[in-house]
Parts: sequence; structure tokens; C-alpha cells
Amino acid sequence: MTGIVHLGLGNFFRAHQAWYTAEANDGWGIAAFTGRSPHAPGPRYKLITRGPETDEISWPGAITSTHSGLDRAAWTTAVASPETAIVTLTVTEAAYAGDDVPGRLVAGLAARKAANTGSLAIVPCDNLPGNGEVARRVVTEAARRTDPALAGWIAENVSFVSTMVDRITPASAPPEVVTEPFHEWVLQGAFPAGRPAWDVAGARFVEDVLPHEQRKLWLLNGGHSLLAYVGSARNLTTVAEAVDDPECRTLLETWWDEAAACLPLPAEEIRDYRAALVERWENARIRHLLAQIAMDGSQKIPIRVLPVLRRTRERGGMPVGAVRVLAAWHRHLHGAGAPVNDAGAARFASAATARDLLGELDPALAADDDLVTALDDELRVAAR
Ligand SMILES: NC(=O)c1ccc[n+]([C@@H]2O[C@H](COP(=O)([O-])OP(=O)(O)OC[C@H]3O[C@@H](n4cnc5c(N)ncnc54)[C@H](O)[C@@H]3O)[C@@H](O)[C@H]2O)c1
Ligand SMILES: O=P(O)(O)OC[C@@H](O)[C@@H](O)[C@H](O)[C@H](O)CO
Repeated sequence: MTGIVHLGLGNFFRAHQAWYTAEANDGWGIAAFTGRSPHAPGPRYKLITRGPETDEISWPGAITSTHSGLDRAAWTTAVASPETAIVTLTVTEAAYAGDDVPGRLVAGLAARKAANTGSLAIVPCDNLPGNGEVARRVVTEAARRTDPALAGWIAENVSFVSTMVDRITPASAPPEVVTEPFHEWVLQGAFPAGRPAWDVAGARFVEDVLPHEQRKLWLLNGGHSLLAYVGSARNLTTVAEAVDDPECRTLLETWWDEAAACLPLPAEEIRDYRAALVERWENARIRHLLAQIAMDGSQKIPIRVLPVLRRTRERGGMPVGAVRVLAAWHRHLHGAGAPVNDAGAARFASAATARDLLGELDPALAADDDLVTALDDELRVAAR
């Protein structure tokens, strides 16, 4: 049995969802489609689980076939197959803002409706808050534009599962995938046609994924973005270098204090998570490039940094850590540190003042004079 169709055949998928499925070892397999590449690499890959001192090698075997994402016929056939119960996605944050991925999902679901092969679950695994709800919205809107009856069928037959996914997996040369020992997967939502026993490998199925998602997106991903912009401007190359740099570390702790104050979680859980993050990031045998994390900041800053900034302002505080991340990101867009690799950057880069930059992010923030002054001061410091 195949059971799972995946879109976005990248390293994270191989180290995470494909690994969990292999560990479940209960007969499920994955037909995996590349996101954009016309050439599909083979299904076999070597997974190097890289601890601080040793490597563990495995060859997870859950991927049963691979296909080019440009092969629309293979895609619609796979989604429509009566064997398929789940569609998983790793297509980057930016893809949810475009037309291509929603369009492909709609084409697959239209074929499934026509084949009368029943309900299924769509499981996005990108670092987006409420990724299931985001997928539901963009897919439903795309379906409504072409076929309102299909939108109705989707509402009745497709479950959009929201997930928090975590396993640091830097870019590496295929067929080798390097990942860390730590892994986490928290899922909220129904699987109307069944699922693998991913819980065997530690996945958790919860009623409310939100606090897990906020913990990860703000502390881990927000911390990553901070290190990427501040650290690369200080000529550092990797996360391990940046977390050991006193200036980056002080700012990171300031940001973490601000984010922690906004998290609906017990203090000791947050303290342990922060300590574990430092340990994970200090693993210098994982070469995680700041330049990779710096990519697509226009998609990442609004979800990793702004929620904490807004909440802190609502309580009357001044989030100095968040403000410094915004200033470092703006400076990055003007040439400091890692190269700019972000199709959505232009409008933020051309913001000439602190008020303009905040206005591009959220007009309500641009009306906050104290925040504008704080960011203005930081932009001046950063420009020196
Ligand atoms: N790498 C990690 O440590 C990690 C951890 C947690 C979550 N994630 C999530 O997984 C995503 C993929 O990470 P990765 O490390 O595998 O990256 P990757 O670059 O190896 O893979 C990205 C995949 O997305 C596809 N893609 C990109 N843009 C697309 C588009 N517009 N339309 C369709 N497909 C598109 C690519 O073709 C590729 O298959 C990340 O963006 C992130 O949201 C990654
Ligand atoms: O993968 P991205 O580009 O969304 O973000 C870069 C990193 O912050 C991210 O990959 C983390 O390493 C990952 O989310 C850890 O699970």
C-alpha cells in the first residue's frame, strides 16, 4: 500500500515525515513529487543522524516512488487513487502565498472527486502558524474560482490537519541527508481515511496545536532569524558560531525573554526548551548556514517576530529584542551579511524610514509613535 502522496521532495521531508513513516513500519508508503524540479531523484537516500560526537546511518525505506512535480497526470492519478489517504506538503512558506501549489492541490482533488474515491487528509508540514487552516483557505479559494461545486466537495471530504514540525535539517548534497537526533511532530486534525502509527516514533496528536506551534515558531524559528541577520552581519557563517558569539547570545536571550512572556506555557517548560535549543544549536557538526535561514525573510519575519512584538506593545512594553531583529533584517536587505534571496523583499527594502518599514509590515504598527521611535533609533545604530 502507498497511502501517502507528498509534494516537495526536499531534505526536511526525507528526515521528518518519511522517517516517521519508516519508523511506524506498518505498511504505509509514500509517492513523492518534487516541488518544481523536472527531474525526480531516486527514492533511496542515506540519512545521517548527526549528534555532537557521532553519526548514526540509516536508509529509511518509506518512499516507494518518486515523480517530477511537473508530471501533472501522475500527480492527479496519485491523489485520486483509492489507496491514497493522506497528502503531505513541504513546499516552503512562500508557496502558500502563490497560485501554483493551491492550483495543484485543486487539480488533484478535482480528479479525486471525479473518481469518487472519498475523503482524505491534507497535512502541511511547513513552518507556518495554523498551516492546516492556511492550506484550507488557499485551496478553497482556488477551487471556488474554478468550480464552486468542487469547493463544496472539499468542505465535506477534505480534512486539513495543522502541524508543528521540528528537526533541523540543513541543505546537503543528495543522496545524503544530514539531520539532528532531535525530532518533534505535533498534529491537530482528523485522518478520515486512516494514517500510519507515527506516534510510534513520538508524534503527538492533540486537540490544540497552537501553544506548541508558538513555542517552536517564536523561540526556535524567531531565534534562528535573529541569528541569521545579526550573526551574518558580524561575519559569522553558521548557527553554531552565532550562538557562541556573545553579542548574538545576549540579544537572543533578550528576544527569548520577550517571546517567553507571550507564551501560554509553564515557565519551567519554556526554560527547559530554551536550554535544549542552545544544546541543539551548539552542535557544530551540524553545519546550518545562516544564509539558508536568512532566505525569504519577508515571509518569515511576520510570523516569527511580529506576534511577539504586537503582544508586548499591547501590554505597554517595548520589545527591544524584536525591534533589533527588524533593524538587522532591514540592514540585511541593504547588503549587510548574508546575500538577499527573497522574491518578496523589494517593498521592505525600499521602505526609507522606520515608519515606512512598519507600515509595510502592518499599518497598525506604523501608527505606534513610541515603536516608530524605538525602531528609528535602532536603524540609526545599525547604519553606523
Ligand atoms: N529544513 C528544516 O530543518 C525544516 C524544519 C522544519 C520545517 N521545514 C519546512 O520544510 C520546508 C522545506 O524545507 P527543506 O529544508 O526540505 O527545503 P528544500 O529546499 O530541500 O525543499 C523545499 C521543497 O519545496 C519545493 N518548493 C519550493 N518552493 C515551491 C513552490 N513555490 N511551489 C512548489 N514547491 C516549492 C522545492 O521544490 C523543494 O521540493 C521549509 O520551507 C520549512 O517550511 C524545514
Ligand atoms: O526552513 P525554513 O526556511 O522555514 O527556516 C529555516 C530554519 O529556521 C528552519 O529550517 C529550522 O531549522 C527548522 O524549522 C527546525 O525544525
